[in-house]
Amino acid sequence: MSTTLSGVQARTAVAARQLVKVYGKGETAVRALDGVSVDFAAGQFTAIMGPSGSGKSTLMHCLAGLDTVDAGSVHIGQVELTSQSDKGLTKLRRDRIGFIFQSFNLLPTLTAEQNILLGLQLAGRRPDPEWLDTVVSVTGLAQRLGHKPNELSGGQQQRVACARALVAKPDVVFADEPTGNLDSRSGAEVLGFLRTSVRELGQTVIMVTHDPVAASYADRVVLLADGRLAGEIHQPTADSVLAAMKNLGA
Ligand SMILES: Nc1ncnc2c1ncn2[C@@H]1O[C@H](COP(=O)(O)OP(=O)(O)OP(=O)(O)O)[C@@H](O)[C@H]1O
Repeated sequence: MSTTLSGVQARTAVAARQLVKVYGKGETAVRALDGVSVDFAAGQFTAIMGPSGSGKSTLMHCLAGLDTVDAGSVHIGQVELTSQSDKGLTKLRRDRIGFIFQSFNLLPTLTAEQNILLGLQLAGRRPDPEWLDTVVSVTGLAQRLGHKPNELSGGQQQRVACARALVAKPDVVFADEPTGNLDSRSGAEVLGFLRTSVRELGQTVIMVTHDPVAASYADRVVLLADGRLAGEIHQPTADSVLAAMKNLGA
């Protein structure tokens, strides 16, 4: 199944304009984001990279409505985030955004299947059985659905978290260092799955990573330095990302 038609790819899933985020006040204030404008195309896998402290996590949190901005705007589809109430933001995150974190964040007492479906249940939505089958089969979890997180490897737990993020058909999945706690083989599996979700299921994925190899799975790398955009790489390789990071002094 291929839904990544060129028309879909041209659509903008997430757009940030002139984002400013300042932590603290007065002499100790830090401009974590200093006028960032960037678009993320639908049906694309984008990695956000940059030296430590360059603003990657801050940008992701502001794009996902997990943190407020001091100036600028963020659109997810047609919805402008910064004008939303707390209630509106909670609903938007629940209905339109999927999250994958470094530390899988699964509930230990629930099975893999229950973890995958929990968000939908809390939202009072029924899973689409066909889509659930697709997500379970693409993540390779069919034989593991009845297992609790402590009966699964780290890679399998992160694949459960990926399935949980995808099952609600979100407009965009934000992944924050998704391979940070995994060995390289499990990390490659999770990255391979994220790439498949983009290429074959038409998902939009935005990932923060430190790792040039992880970034090479993306269609595009957006580089940050000192809270500003510092370039981008299309069809990145680990070598081209490493060279760009070295140029930024990372
Ligand atoms: N809650 C906070 N309070 C004060 N300063 C903060 C806060 N969060 C981040 N910062 C500062 O904002 C800047 C950007 O931080 P951010 O975590 O976004 O960078 P990063 O690129 O994700 O870094 P890393 O790669 O080390 O995770 C840094 O100078 C950081 O110290």
